[in-house]
Amino acid sequence: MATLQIDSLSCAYKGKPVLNCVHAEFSSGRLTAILGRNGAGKTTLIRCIAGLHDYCGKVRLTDKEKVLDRSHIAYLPQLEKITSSLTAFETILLGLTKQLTWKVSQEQLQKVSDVIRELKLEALADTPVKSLSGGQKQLVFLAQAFVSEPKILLLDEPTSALDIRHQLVVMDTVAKYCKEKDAIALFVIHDLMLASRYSDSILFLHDGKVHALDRPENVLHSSVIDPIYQIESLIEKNSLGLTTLTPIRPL
Ligand SMILES: Nc1ncnc2c1ncn2[C@@H]1O[C@H](COP(=O)(O)OP(=O)(O)OP(=O)(O)O)[C@@H](O)[C@H]1O
Repeated sequence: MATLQIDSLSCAYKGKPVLNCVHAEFSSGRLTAILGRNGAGKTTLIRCIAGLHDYCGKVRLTDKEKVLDRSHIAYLPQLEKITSSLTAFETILLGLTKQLTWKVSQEQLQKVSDVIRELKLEALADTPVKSLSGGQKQLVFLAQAFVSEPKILLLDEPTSALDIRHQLVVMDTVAKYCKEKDAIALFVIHDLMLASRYSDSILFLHDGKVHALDRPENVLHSSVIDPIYQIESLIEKNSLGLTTLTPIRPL
């Protein structure tokens, strides 16, 4: 079983603290949603875990007591402007960079084709990524994150540009991957209903700290949500047993 441990992680931008002594532990086969207000430090936290930002403290990834390096992590950044002329297929293949040599093997090409099929991207495979819509680009970069079969998936707002159907397709795919491969998935998301539906745990970042890290049913209450977001909300279960949140007014 893989474990990701974060101990006393602190981080600042130009001396301005963003994360202050964050502690958390995540285990394989589980999805954790990272929530919090704009600027709470969600992106910074997963960039620290990915090794893309300097921090104090410890980030430790182990599998069956063996320490793993960051090559086992795949990171999907927030949607950004893409100018690359590479096709969707080539872009996904880059997810295998750490394994590629001067020659691309048939097996590596097959891995790319498999993930393209899984995310139903066949029609886009030969299209330059810069010509794709925001949502299509997000799917291509998600495929790039999956293709190396990472032990840890770090996804920064993976559904932000997607229509409702694709939000479900993507989150179903992440959940299936995480359970089948016994991987750890952390996903930053603002949609509390998707977070509730797809996560095993929710981590609320607030004031630079972990405000809560618990099962969705234990944290999705107005008494937790309203002070964090400074809103008045109504949280209910619908007839399907899914949590719904109605924001009533800002406070
Ligand atoms: N490159 C940077 N230089 C200086 N400050 C930064 C930089 N990137 C982020 N920050 C600051 O760090 C804080 C946390 O930013 P971060 O992007 O991690 O927040 P977030 O919770 O992901 O926000 P959002 O929900 O809006 O995406 C913010 O106050 C932000 O202004």
